[in-house]
Amino acid sequence: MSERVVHIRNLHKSFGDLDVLKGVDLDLFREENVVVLGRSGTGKSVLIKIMVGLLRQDEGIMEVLGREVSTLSTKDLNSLRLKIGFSFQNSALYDSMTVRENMEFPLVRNIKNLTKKEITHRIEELLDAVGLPQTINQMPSELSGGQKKRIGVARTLILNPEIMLYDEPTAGLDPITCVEINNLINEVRERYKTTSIVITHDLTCAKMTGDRMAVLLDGQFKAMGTFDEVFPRATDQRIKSFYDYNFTET
Ligand SMILES: Nc1ncnc2c1ncn2[C@@H]1O[C@H](COP(=O)(O)OP(=O)(O)OP(=O)(O)O)[C@@H](O)[C@H]1O
Repeated sequence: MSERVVHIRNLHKSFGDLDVLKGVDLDLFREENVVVLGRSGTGKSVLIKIMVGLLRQDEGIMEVLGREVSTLSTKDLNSLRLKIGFSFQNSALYDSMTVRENMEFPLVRNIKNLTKKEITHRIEELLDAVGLPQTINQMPSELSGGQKKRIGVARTLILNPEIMLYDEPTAGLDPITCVEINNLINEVRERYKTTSIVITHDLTCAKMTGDRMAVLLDGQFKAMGTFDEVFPRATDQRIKSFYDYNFTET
């Protein structure tokens, strides 16, 4: 069996009277892609924030790469965060910087003593990996939505993360570009041996990228399994409606 990278057990989180996470369990194994699905406000972001130590659980276990996140010192938390690449929904590129500068920024901030040549080599390698070497001197405003996402992924990969978190990677893209981004997520896994959590509302993305689906309902993962185990024959009306909304039977 492959190595367990994330171990979540009986995780609870409330805000005042609002119980958001009510006993979440999940294990994520090395080089696995798990898709987390759930309607708006079900607690997907809260779960991710606990994973990277931005929020602390009220109860339960959140172990990432063998360490309980809530007990880490600031120094250990910072080094854990470097192993987790967060690919934001809006790509989070700095508009006033070129693609090269956007990619250089996290690199020089986090890794000291790199030579100019090493920096350029790393940037070029990752732009190649996402199929956009020609954009190196362009501004984000000159790129399409799909290209921005690719650069965002390349920038996230520049620190060699072990875990990738993709937050709605296909939101706002046309169907063909969505397929390209889904392929990219799979290529990144192949090439960089990353373990990924993909948060999405898009079932095509879920089907293409996910080894397993985890559906967050009422503060817990109610359904867990491959796409075919979870969706086509779902009996829970809420899971079924997810499927029906995305795939209209013809
Ligand atoms: N720091 C906070 N303080 C109070 N309430 C919060 C806080 N963070 C999140 N919440 C609440 O927790 C619930 C879950 O929020 P969360 O952002 O995790 O939803 P989500 O599943 O990521 O939604 P979306 O798909 O819209 O991004 C919401 O009701 C939100 O208002």
